[in-house]
Amino acid sequence: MRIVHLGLGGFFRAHQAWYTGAASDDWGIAAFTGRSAGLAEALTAQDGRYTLVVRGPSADELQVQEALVAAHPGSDASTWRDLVAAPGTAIVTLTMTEAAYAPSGVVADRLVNGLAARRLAGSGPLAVVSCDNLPGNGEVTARVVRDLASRLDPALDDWIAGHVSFVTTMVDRITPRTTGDDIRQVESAGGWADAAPVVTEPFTEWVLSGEFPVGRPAWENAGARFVDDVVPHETRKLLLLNGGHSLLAYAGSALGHESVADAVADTRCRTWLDEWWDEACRHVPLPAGELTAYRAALLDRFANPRIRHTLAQIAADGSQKIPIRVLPVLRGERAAGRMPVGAARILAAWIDHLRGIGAPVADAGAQPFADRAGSARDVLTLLAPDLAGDDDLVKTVESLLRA
Ligand SMILES: NC(=O)c1ccc[n+]([C@@H]2O[C@H](COP(=O)([O-])OP(=O)(O)OC[C@H]3O[C@@H](n4cnc5c(N)ncnc54)[C@H](O)[C@@H]3O)[C@@H](O)[C@H]2O)c1
Ligand SMILES: O=P(O)(O)OC[C@@H](O)[C@@H](O)[C@H](O)[C@H](O)CO
Repeated sequence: MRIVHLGLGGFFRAHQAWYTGAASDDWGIAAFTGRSAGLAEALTAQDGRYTLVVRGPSADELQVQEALVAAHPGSDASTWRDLVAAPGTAIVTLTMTEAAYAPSGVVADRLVNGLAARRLAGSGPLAVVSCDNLPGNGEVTARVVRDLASRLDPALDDWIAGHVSFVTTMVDRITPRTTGDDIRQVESAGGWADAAPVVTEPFTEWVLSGEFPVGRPAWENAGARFVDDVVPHETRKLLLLNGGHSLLAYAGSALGHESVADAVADTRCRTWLDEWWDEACRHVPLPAGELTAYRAALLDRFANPRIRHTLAQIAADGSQKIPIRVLPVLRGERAAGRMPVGAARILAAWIDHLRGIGAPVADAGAQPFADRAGSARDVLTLLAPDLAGDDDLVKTVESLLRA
């Protein structure tokens, strides 16, 4: 075992664990859940094996994954410290959701704990690889970890500066939450009672930038790309895919749709997606031809009728996602003197959602926005104070509200 992972959700098992298994150079992963013990127990009972259902538009391919060699509950802090401190550990990877990167939040807390143990053990350098949907996820991780470490123990912060490489990544593979139906289908098609299968799409992408001071799996054998600058790839993915998802999650659920595939089958949602993508593409530093091809492929991915990605799952934590997925386009377009109706529509649909329309609100950061949801200007004042005095923008957002 040379990789320790935090956040044993479906995405990690469909993405980083799949790349590690497909690299086939014998790196094992010990993974920790966020909090719960149930998934760790279920995976331990199956020796870390689970079925990855790669679900295409017309057929499934079942692949039993074996890169996970141990699964632990997130509450097991002493095993976490021991494994991060182990001399053989070379990499710590993370999929903990955007909200977990708050200052002094769970990512900072767990990493500072583990890295303090590693320093005490004298186990030397390692790489930390965030695989969450955040722009500059390596830099964000470094910032929250070093802020906390410097407050607790400046000597630890110095050690981190000299020993820990924070790698930045763009990650992509649409992976809905596993359902009871998925478990039953895998049991009948796969021939074993897998308690923890994961369903994912055929498409996968991983772009990384940064140093691995004590090595890494040959993830490139499975298609990962190592680049000097992740920003163009990450901007493309966060604005077009994740921004498109947020549009459908709020505006599509308000029309009564339940999944991404249902929403993109509705011509109104398709028109709104195109409107958003036209605006967003102006802020992605990649050739136009590449973006046109990406949009076409994305529409096919969204339309896959056999992937049931619920709009309610995507709608969660909007207060963390809207600033990342929508504000860069709103700001860029207004600075260029244009009115971005597509971006304003996402904002209006999110305000409607906060008012109780469409997918239910599941967001620990929503309350201050919900308290102001009666007025588009008040929401903007909290979300993006620099845009709150923009009367034309406020009027446009108000004109797009349903309630
Ligand atoms: N699912 C996808 O399609 C996908 C694709 C690309 C990137 N991602 C990234 O991966 C993340 C995880 O996705 P997932 O589908 O595996 O979600 P998930 O809900 O299945 O897993 C998230 C993990 O983080 C833990 N966690 C979150 N907040 C926590 C907290 N405050 N304290 C303790 N534990 C906490 C959860 O317990 C869980 O183990 C996403 O938020 C996103 O940033 C997901
Ligand atoms: O996973 P989240 O909560 O950051 O966002 C929900 C979806 O937009 C996201 O999971 C996408 O499916 C994923 O980023 C595709 O690679």
